[in-house]
Amino acid sequence: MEEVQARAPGKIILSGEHAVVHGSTAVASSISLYTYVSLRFSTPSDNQDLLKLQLKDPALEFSWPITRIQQVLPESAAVLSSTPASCSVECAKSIAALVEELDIPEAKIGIASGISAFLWLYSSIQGFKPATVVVSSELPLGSGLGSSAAFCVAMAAALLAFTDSASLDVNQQDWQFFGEKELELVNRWAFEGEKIIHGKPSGIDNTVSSYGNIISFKSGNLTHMKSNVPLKMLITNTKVGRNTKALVAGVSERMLRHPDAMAFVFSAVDSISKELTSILKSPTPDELSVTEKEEKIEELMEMNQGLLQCMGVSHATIETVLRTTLKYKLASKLTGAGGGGCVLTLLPTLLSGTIIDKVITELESCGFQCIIAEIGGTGVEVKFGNSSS
Ligand SMILES: Nc1ncnc2c1ncn2[C@@H]1O[C@H](COP(=O)(O)OP(=O)(O)O)[C@@H](O)[C@H]1O
Ligand SMILES: C[C@@](O)(CCOP(=O)(O)O)CC(=O)O
Ligand SMILES: [Mg+2]
Repeated sequence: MEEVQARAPGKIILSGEHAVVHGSTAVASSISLYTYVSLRFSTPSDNQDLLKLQLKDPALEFSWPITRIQQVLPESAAVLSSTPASCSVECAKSIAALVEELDIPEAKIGIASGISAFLWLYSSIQGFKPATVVVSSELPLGSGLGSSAAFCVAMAAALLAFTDSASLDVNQQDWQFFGEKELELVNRWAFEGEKIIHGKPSGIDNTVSSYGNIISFKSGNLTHMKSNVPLKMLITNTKVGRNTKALVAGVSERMLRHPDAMAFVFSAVDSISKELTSILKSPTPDELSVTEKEEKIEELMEMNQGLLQCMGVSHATIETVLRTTLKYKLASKLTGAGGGGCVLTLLPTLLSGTIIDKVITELESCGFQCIIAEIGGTGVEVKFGNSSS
């Protein structure tokens, strides 16, 4: 049976969110929380000419007759899966009309952009084949941990896994990686999906989700990094929902209103990310001990947070997390688009477990959710065969 599962990690941005959209350097790391996409093509015995999408997290299920998709996106099948293409304005309108027919409950309307990205990726890469696609995620959606990118990367990986160029071993039942060229293709398609969800993404989220580990990223170019500082971050989810597209657009509008001032803000962020990169890369032990490096990283995080405030993307709940962690002399910054969502707090190597427990208890008493995840694991992987095996 033609069935494949793909998983792609979420991410944290250590420095440079938003400014990276405007050409500054940013540093990001994958985290050990994944989005899973399973794809099963229908067989003649299924007797169904439907494309089905099951979204486990918002617990929603959709299906479209293949003929309906063909009607709305007639030119999609002509797109070559080996040449990632952007969804045209015309096409975006057709997809929006298809998604509007779904009657998504108002409380879950954010999911509409994810469904649009799915329809674009599916029809562009696989054309009009009936199939069932199931998506589940360990990531909180819309919280700054890159769920949109993990969704697009896992989706692109599952859709590309069966194409001739994928050069994967379909008989192997373990998780496997794409080759270099194919991984680049997955990343480029995922970027096209992120464009539909974010409007104007920098590409850092899909890139770190595809490749994993810690990366330094500037204007579409990534540098892989091996950190010599054992980074441990507490992730606090304020649980205030927000939408990356609107926040990114808000920063661009501020830039149009104050181009000179904002250019300095972005340039300061660039310097912070470059300094962070060099601290993480510098061998340990060198002239700086791990503690000295951690103190520098904490200061850079504080400075970056101040600049994110200048961009207008902080939030009252983020300020509460900052104040709470500062009581324990811990530095924090928002991660991702801000406006709510998640905050990072550096947990220095020598910090006692008792203090960590106290901070977590205090943050959770404010109604926040604390997450500890491994930093810098592998990127996207695929596995053939039955997803339940
Ligand atoms: N598992 C998922 N299932 C369906 N849609 C998803 C999933 N993960 C992400 N999305 C889409 O991505 C959107 C969230 O993206 P975004 O606002 O960029 O926040 P973030 O990427 O920080 O989680 C969701 O509203 C939805 O449209
Ligand atoms: C704000 C930004 O820098 C990161 C957005 O991350 P997230 O969608 O909030 O996880 C946007 C981007 O780089 O595309
Ligand atoms: Mg996102």
